[in-house]
Amino acid sequence: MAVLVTGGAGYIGSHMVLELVDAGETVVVLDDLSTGFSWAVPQENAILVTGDVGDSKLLHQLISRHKIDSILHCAAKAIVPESVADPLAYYLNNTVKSRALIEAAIAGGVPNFVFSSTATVYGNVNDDVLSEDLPVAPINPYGRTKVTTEWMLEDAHHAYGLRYGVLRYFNVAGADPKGRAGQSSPQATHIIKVAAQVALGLRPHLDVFGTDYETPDGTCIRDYVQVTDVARAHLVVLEHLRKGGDSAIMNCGYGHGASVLEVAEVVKKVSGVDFEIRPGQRRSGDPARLVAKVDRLRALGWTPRYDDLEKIVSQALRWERLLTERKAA
Ligand SMILES: NC(=O)c1ccc[n+]([C@@H]2O[C@H](COP(=O)([O-])OP(=O)(O)OC[C@H]3O[C@@H](n4cnc5c(N)ncnc54)[C@H](O)[C@@H]3O)[C@@H](O)[C@H]2O)c1
Ligand SMILES: O=c1ccn([C@@H]2O[C@H](COP(=O)(O)OP(=O)(O)O[C@H]3O[C@H](CO)[C@@H](O)[C@H](O)[C@H]3O)[C@@H](O)[C@H]2O)c(=O)[nH]1
Repeated sequence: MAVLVTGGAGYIGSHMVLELVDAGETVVVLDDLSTGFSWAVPQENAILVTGDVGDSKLLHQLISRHKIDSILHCAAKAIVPESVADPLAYYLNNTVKSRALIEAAIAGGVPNFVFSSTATVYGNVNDDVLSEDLPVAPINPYGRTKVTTEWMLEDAHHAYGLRYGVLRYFNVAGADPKGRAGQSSPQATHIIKVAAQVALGLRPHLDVFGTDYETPDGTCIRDYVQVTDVARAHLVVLEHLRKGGDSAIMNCGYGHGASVLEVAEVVKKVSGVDFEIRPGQRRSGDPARLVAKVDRLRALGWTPRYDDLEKIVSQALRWERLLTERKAA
């Protein structure tokens, strides 16, 4: 029995692989390395297959050869502004290829499927916290590609009995506390990574995308959730499904948010660097506020360990320093 992690060479996927390996699971990673890195997969403990989630033939082979009993589907293109600029690439990679994977899971008799979805599916909602019962209303193509995959899973569950867990992550941040993994993509646009790079002198200043939102300081609010806590949520959901638990959609966040300016202040405090902040225009596709209601996931036994923005920022800074040292070596 083995777990297939798609996108396991990426930021969140590589942390999922570490958690699974630490828990004694046999792990197979399928990744096309478009934004992931082969070195991010601990290949002494996990098998890395370089390939495409849309490659049905390869999927059928992997599922039967490795006796896959669970799929954690993490592979995707995941950058909101990129999805606004090139939506069809996002529908192909995130929706069409997810369909191929779901089909292969059903054909191969894989009973458990966990999907990496996103808070972006909620769109612009005024509620303080977002419940999974809210209607989905994504305001960007990326969010829509994730909703369509959620719907495919729901329909496949009713038609063919596939059991699924959907985890709607909020803003994933930080790095492995043991320093084994982190956000490594040079194209990453994530605020905590970008601010850490500014603090380390790798970028000249921090742009703030929009200061006229209807939030207390005018900047967007997000629920920043630490990446190892997110990875552990998958183990909790997997255990639930393997025990015969019901298919479900669950938020994965902490239930409280921080604004862009608050994040910048924490990065300044933790790094000890007073960098320049430049107020700018809104970025297309950004909802004002995304904060999770997390009762469902907690009810399954998920207990976060790193719910502390200073800790998250210090992990991100440490990882950024490590990447810089590696480049210099
Ligand atoms: N980072 C966040 O804050 C966040 C929040 C919510 C949801 N998510 C979701 O989490 C997942 C992982 O995101 P991430 O931040 O780790 O991004 P990432 O880009 O680091 O990881 C994605 C991985 O998937 C691989 N991949 C992409 N398309 C593929 C394909 N067709 N076939 C095989 N491999 C493919 C990439 O090479 C990469 O390794 C995504 O599904 C994303 O939508 C991320
Ligand atoms: O240099 C920067 C980068 C970001 N932001 C702002 O910071 C907030 C957070 O942005 P970012 O870190 O880019 O994350 P999101 O666009 O919220 O998207 C992330 O979080 C979503 C879940 O909420 C995931 O689905 C996405 O994959 C992931 O990229 C937004 O208001 C941005 O406008 C800035 O002001 N300056």
